[in-house]
Amino acid sequence: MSPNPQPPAVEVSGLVKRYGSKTAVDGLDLVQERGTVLALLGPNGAGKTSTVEICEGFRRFDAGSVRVLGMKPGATELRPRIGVMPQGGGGYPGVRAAEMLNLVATCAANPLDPAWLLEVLGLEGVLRTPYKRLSGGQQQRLSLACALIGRPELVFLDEPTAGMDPQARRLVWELISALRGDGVTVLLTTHLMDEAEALADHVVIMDRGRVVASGSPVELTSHGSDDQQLRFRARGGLDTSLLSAALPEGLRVREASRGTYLVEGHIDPQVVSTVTSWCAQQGVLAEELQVAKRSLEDVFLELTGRELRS
Ligand SMILES: Nc1ncnc2c1ncn2[C@@H]1O[C@H](COP(=O)(O)OP(=O)(O)OP(=O)(O)O)[C@@H](O)[C@H]1O
Repeated sequence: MSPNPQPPAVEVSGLVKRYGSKTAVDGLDLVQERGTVLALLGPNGAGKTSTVEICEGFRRFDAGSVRVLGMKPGATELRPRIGVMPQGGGGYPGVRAAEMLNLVATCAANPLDPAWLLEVLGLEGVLRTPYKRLSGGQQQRLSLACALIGRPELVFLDEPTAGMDPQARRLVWELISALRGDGVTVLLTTHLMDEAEALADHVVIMDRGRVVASGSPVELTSHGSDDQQLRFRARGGLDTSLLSAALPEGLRVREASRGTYLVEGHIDPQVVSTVTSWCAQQGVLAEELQVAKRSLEDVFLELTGRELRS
């Protein structure tokens, strides 16, 4: 064992954040190892931004402990070592794109080349455009550039691809993967499961200020190696124990939310056929029937009884 093990990049324990009578973060625990990408995934209002802003040192908290690179959030020594991309951009309205990035670069000891970073993020065509005239997606990318220009070891990205078109989103995903390849630690928030699935080593699913599940995307979405699910919609309140009895043993059947049914396990053509004929016997039509691997959306639905997007 090393005599001086490095502390985790982020260590949060029993974190509580209240706004008046509203508890936004309710006893949250998480540990992020260095050099990994962690995604805080959850619906609007889950407490993701509050958590990240506390780690960034921008918000006070009511209880618990938070350590960032082994230090208290907001510690002066942390400033040059972390990069922050706040939700919604946060740029100066009248400043031109290239000026803004150059300005931030002058604050860093060993900045990246601003022209290179602007090109990587597809912003070379808007260098002289004032921030307020950039599209939402361009503002987001400029904000990401500002977070990265100082070569931080740890970056906080709050909904980094919100408002971006698919092409820009892809660019940002590639950049985040490249950062990880360079050993940078990335803590991001998102309410997009595909983003979390594509980028994260570790996903923490939050709902109502609490962690409802955490693990790698594979750990979260698989019960076993050949696990799949058949999902269909029909009238709410069907007796799933009857369907279960009609199916081979080992399959799990449940009504995940009203009118949405899941059959999980090894799904073969016979299972699909049994489900549709069982529905026919009940006098209902199985709609939107699909067979797929479990997604993070399914995991969330399973844990909370609600859709992640709602
Ligand atoms: N400054 C504030 N004053 C009062 N309530 C707040 C404040 N900031 C956040 N909240 C409330 O705390 C809860 C958690 O908000 P938070 O922004 O942390 O969640 P989130 O998961 O990041 O959501 P979003 O994806 O919408 O940003 C929400 O109910 C929100 O309305």
